[in-house]
Amino acid sequence: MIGVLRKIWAFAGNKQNEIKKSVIIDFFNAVFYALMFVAIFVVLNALVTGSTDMRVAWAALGLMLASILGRIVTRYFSMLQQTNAGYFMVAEKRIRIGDKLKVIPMGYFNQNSLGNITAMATTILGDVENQAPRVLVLVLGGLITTVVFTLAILLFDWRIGLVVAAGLLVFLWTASLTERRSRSDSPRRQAAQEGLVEAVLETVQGMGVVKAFSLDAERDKKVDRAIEESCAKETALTKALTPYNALQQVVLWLFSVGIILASILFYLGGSMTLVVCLMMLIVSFVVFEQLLSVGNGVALLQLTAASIDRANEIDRVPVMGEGGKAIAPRSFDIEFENVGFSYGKRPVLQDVNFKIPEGTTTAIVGPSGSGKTTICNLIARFWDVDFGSVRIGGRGVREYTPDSLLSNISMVFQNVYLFNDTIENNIKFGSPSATHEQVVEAAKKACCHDFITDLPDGYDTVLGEGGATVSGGERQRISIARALLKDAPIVLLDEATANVDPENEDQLQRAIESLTREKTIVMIAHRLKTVRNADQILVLNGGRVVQRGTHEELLSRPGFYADFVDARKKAIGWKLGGTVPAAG
Ligand SMILES: Nc1ncnc2c1ncn2[C@@H]1O[C@H](COP(=O)(O)OP(=O)(O)OP(=O)(O)O)[C@@H](O)[C@H]1O
Repeated sequence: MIGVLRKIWAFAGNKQNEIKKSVIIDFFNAVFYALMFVAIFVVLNALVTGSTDMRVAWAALGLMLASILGRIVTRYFSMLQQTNAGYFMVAEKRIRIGDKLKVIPMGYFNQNSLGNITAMATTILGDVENQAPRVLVLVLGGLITTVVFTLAILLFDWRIGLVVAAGLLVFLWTASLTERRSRSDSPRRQAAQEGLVEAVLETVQGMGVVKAFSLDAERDKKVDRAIEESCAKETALTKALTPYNALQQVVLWLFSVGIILASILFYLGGSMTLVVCLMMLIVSFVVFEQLLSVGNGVALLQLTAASIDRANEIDRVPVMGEGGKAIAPRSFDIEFENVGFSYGKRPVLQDVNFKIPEGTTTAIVGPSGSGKTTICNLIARFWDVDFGSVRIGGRGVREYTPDSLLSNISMVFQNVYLFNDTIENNIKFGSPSATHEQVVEAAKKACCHDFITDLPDGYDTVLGEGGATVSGGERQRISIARALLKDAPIVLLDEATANVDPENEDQLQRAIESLTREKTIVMIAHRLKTVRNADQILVLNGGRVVQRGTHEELLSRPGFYADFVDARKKAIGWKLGGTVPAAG
């Protein structure tokens, strides 16, 4: 139990003071509670000794009022501290998780689904927010208060005090049994809750596909199963803990009965006065009340610990860029030396070597799945290589901090993610200090100014999550405007013409030209025209660079490139030099 309390305490971080205050205030709450018994004692004493008068009545009334008011005020402030501590300690953790997600390897997102991460940041941390301070105060406050009560009773009558102390010890034993039982079931309940969030999120995100394939019933079943699982685990935990809660209650009742019997026996034996005996009878009903709350707290302890463990898991994920320096590279040459890379256990790139001199254009071509996007991902250090090195300006990408590396790179990919914010802010994403005029200029160059101004709210139009309220082509053009504004010296481009209507294509090509002018460009090329104009073409197949050279050089000899171009021409009608529909 102490280990778990420590864990919650450590999680509270700089909110420990609030929790401390709450425990102290709770202690005073118990003192005010005890005042009620002083009032009862005053009345009983007057009744037994026959010295009843108005002064006694006023004194008792005053004590009662002080007790009630004191308890209301202390409870109010204690709850306030707990809520404050719970909210802020979790808010800080959420911010830390957000910061961490930006610097951990992308592999983490492969192993942990969006549902998983969402559950951690919402339900799991929500549990910690609501439970952690409450559990700490319930358990610590309850134990401290009972110990104080026990000491007070020891002063009244040491023999009854010993009975109460024995009750406390036996209760602690039952509490440790409860805790042990809840330790195994709590993580299972946690996992089921995560599964539920995951199932709901996946269904909502894939709603279009679900509808298109009439899979509503299937998905409903999956969500239903997740709900059933979560419900089953919750019920299992409650069922598992119920006998232990009952045992705690029985133990405390037995000791209460023990106090009553002992008090009566001592009174009948003449070793206890009537007033003390009557007091002990009353006390026997309430002395263990706080311990019942401790019992509830103990059942929640492991649940809270499981939530904290889950939330802390992310702290153990190694970050990228630790030890990196803010480097301003001397040049923007890009170099791959003996690079080998796998996604998990799946090898994707092997022995990749190439050099891209600053200010040149390199086109990467190759069949689907050959590793073209992966090369771009490694330049931006979204992933770390397994072997060899990736260098920019002669320095390994690992030497840079992620910020200083990415400040040199603009990316325009086919899968564009736009944020649930205004178009203006989405374009300003990489350059927050840009003026409205600069945003408009970039939008014009990227051929999106006209469609933006056609929208009722223009640049203030909120795009919806992922950019859901604009078309694929519009999303791409906004992302080009974003890259134009950032004006980074290296541009990684997944030739973004697939979603553009022919009317805009020439303009967009010009936009891409102005984006890429005098830059170091790595382009996943789909159009032969682009490939032909590149300074260097890398032909990838099965994760290896199988050919390298200019268009003319590669076409002049038989090989993969010549076959590839031929096959593509036949398949989708590429025309040398023409403006042709883009190939995926
Ligand atoms: N995040 C990932 N996790 C695991 N495997 C991945 C991941 N991304 C890509 N892969 C796999 O790595 C291989 C190379 O993928 P990559 O996206 O680099 O290919 P590509 O040449 O760009 O393909 P395409 O032309 O279809 O976009 C593929 O087999 C792909 O399935």
